[in-house]
Amino acid sequence: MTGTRETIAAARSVVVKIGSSALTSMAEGLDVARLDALADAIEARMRRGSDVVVVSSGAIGAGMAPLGLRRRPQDLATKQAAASVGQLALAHAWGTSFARHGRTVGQVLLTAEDIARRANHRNAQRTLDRLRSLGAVAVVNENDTVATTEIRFGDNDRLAALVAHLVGADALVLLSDVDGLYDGDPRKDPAARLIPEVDGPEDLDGVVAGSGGALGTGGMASKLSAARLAADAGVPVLLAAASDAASALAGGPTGTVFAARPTRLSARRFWVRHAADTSGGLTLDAGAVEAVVGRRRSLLSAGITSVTGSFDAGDVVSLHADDGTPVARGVVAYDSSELAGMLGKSTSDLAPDARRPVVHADDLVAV
Ligand SMILES: Nc1ncnc2c1ncn2[C@@H]1O[C@H](COP(=O)(O)OP(=O)(O)O)[C@@H](O)[C@H]1O
Ligand SMILES: N[C@@H](CCC(=O)OP(=O)(O)O)C(=O)O
Repeated sequence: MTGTRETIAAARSVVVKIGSSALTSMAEGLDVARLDALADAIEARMRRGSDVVVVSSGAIGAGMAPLGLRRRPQDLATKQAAASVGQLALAHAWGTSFARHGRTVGQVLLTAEDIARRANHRNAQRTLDRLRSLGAVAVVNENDTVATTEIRFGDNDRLAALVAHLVGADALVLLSDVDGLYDGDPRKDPAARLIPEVDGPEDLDGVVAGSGGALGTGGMASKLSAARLAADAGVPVLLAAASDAASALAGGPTGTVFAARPTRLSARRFWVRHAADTSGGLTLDAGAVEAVVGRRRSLLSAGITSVTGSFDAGDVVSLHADDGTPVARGVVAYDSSELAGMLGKSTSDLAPDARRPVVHADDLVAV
């Protein structure tokens, strides 16, 4: 059996995500020398026959100095202003770096909605695919200036994992200012030890995933959840230092690798679990939680105690236990207004046209 490292080294299609901390510094802003070194490593991988999509953070970090901001902004409006200034510089810098190799760059800015809505999703897919077939490298970032708090991806590790799914990548490489996953934050605990390989959740027992640096967004926790998301999509992940990019992209023994799930979620279940917007929620009694999560059964109206939000048949809703804990997501078969009159009723008490499950087992994924 081929190991995770070998699979990543041989991957035909690779998404490479580079964190703000690896591209920008508080004092200098965008670090062009680091960008050049990264473009060289990516170009070398492309010349060896791989397609690469770049997900680049750093817009906010690159926009701070030109706007006279000394600390990473905390409020949305200032972050967006910094991103609008910084994204221009970032895209230009990537263009200049890759131009040294005669490689053309295309900028792709995405919002969470673009991934959550199937029509937009296909558009983004086509653009990325066409850029690839034309030999250009796509540089993706979140469209920070239009994203509001509610509809943000939240962090670019998650965006990169969703893009890896979108383009059907065979590997995701996360490049940061840290050279892998440690059992504790190495900035705070000098005795923390590097974990070279994560094969499943048991390898994460006792690992403390801390916050990020002054420029980064989600810290290690967001990298771990992105690795889980990629694993569900069947994509193995390598987390390595951006300063080791040449070795990481050439299959060197660096960083931490995360194995993919042996059987990937179907595209539909992946979308329900990770990408779709939820329009409302259903609260389940304990028996229904056990049936849908424990025994993978369809959800019937008898086990639903309340409905929140307003949704239409076909929307994705979130399913909660009675203490509010989210337990699953699924595609609902009824409008919220229809469901109100069905709660707690067993199937035989319902009108013949309301006897199909509220969420069919095929459309339901535990979270
Ligand atoms: N268990 C851990 N292992 C490795 N790094 C960790 C851990 N916990 C916290 N970190 C911190 O996470 C930081 C990387 O996250 P972040 O700053 O968000 O990077 P990026 O800008 O690349 O997304 C590292 O600088 C590191 O100090
Ligand atoms: N879209 C933001 C990046 C957000 C983000 O997730 O940053 P990071 O944790 O450094 O990958 C920007 O370009 O500044």
